[in-house]
Amino acid sequence: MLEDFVLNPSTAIILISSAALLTIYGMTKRSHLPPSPGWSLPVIGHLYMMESNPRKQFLDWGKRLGPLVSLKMGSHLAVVLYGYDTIKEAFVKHADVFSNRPKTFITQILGKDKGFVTSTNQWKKQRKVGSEILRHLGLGSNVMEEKVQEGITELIDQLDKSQCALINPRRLISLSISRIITTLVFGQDFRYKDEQMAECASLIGDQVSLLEGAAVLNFLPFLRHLPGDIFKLQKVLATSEKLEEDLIAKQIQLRQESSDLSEDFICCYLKKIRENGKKQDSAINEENLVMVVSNLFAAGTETTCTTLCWALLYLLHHPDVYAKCYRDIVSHLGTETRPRAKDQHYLKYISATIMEVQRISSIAPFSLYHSASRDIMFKDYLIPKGTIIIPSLDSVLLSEEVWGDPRSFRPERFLDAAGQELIDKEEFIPFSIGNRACLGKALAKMELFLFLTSLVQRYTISVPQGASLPSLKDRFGLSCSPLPFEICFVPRNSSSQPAQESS
Ligand code: HEM
Repeated sequence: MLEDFVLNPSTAIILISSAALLTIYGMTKRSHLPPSPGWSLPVIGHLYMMESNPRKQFLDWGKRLGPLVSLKMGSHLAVVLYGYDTIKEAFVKHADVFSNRPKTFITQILGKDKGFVTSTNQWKKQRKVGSEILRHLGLGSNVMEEKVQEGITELIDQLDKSQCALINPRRLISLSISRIITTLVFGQDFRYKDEQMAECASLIGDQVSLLEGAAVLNFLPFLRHLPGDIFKLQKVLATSEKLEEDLIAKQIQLRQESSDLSEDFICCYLKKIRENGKKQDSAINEENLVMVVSNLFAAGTETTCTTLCWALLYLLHHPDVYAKCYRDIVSHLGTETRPRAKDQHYLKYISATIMEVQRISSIAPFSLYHSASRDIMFKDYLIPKGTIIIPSLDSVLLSEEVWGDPRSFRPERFLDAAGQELIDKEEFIPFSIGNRACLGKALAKMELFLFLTSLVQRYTISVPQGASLPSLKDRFGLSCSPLPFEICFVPRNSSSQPAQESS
């Protein structure tokens, strides 16, 4: 028996060399970065491989190499996270490591490394104070609902004025949504100053679209020295200065000169500055306030507006869903009663439709970048300190394993068999997860519900007879929006017909 356990020399050699190979393999794997999709070139890294709309390409890389893929983006190392379990493990289980934002050219130059989106640890204080103020101002509550209802009234006024003509709804929706956020930040009085409000809305829009053009400078900052303003950096800087200095800073100054600190975001933040006044190193200061407000504008306007545009487009393509949404509204509210936020409890079909729009349009496919605050071994790979972390929300929201038929628009997937209860699926993460998840989720959900319900209750939407439906293709950007499209809003009680397509 004992002989069975005594190794002969050749078995010993095989065992020892296998053990050595396994150890070496383990060490190399551990000391290795996640796999890359191809060769990294000097200076530009993998940027040469990237398509102008890289969403499909990133999904393919994830399927081939995931759940972690590393990329050299110019001088930065980035790791893409694929799948719900991976993103949750990083952002929830290892939140202490994966919650920072990266230091990039744009966040340093444009964001001045302040506000919510700072690369420093100060984000914690800004988020804590920011969420306290938003809660105090009633984010997601009745007070906030009034502001949203005002935005809807204004949009309906404008749509009625369009008299069923073919219009691109984006500008009108964007104006109404930015009014909500500016009223939240600057107070009720601001909304009466129409010119200022329109200027503010257009500055916010300009800043977001200019930022998209300048995004490449994050990875190849030396390109800013090229002659001419190819990436419109000078324009972005000028727009930001106008927004921050001429508008936000002036509003702060106005409040500082007045002893009456009433109820808007700026006043509440100024009160916090006073409370923190004695602490010299406090991150709660005016410079941060300017950037916090600027972040709220940028994050809180385009995202909601883009989602509403997708909703209209998907409903145009799926008149059966539109009809079911309308039936849901009529059977619970009728045609005259204005929808309120509390109606979300009853209007399950329209709520499921909004979730399906958010899932399929996946407007923030790469969320906002995070970064690793220290070296970490994650899923057997090394992620060095400072690595940019890109969560692929597309890999979750458009996953075949999770949804079965992710490319089909099917609100029913979020309803139980009886169509009575919403199915709350963990993998539904358009606002991301963890302690950097969207700060405005409650407001966004209320806006989406009230805007869409009000529009479906009041209008049918259509394109002129004979015209083809607008494309469902997306335009890649900070938030992925539909290509510009035009539709007619026909009031349900109207005898008017939608405009005919001009020949
Ligand atoms: C449909 C609408 C919206 C979507 C899909 C959306 C989605 C997101 C996502 C994916 C992030 C990044 C989360 C992460 O880094 O893990 C984010 C961050 C953020 N969102 Fe939203 N958002 C929406 C509306 C809003 C609104 C209305 C506001 C303002 C009231 C807002 C304020 C913010 C802020 C301030 C951040 C940065 C938080 C931080 O850095 O800690 N968002 N949002």
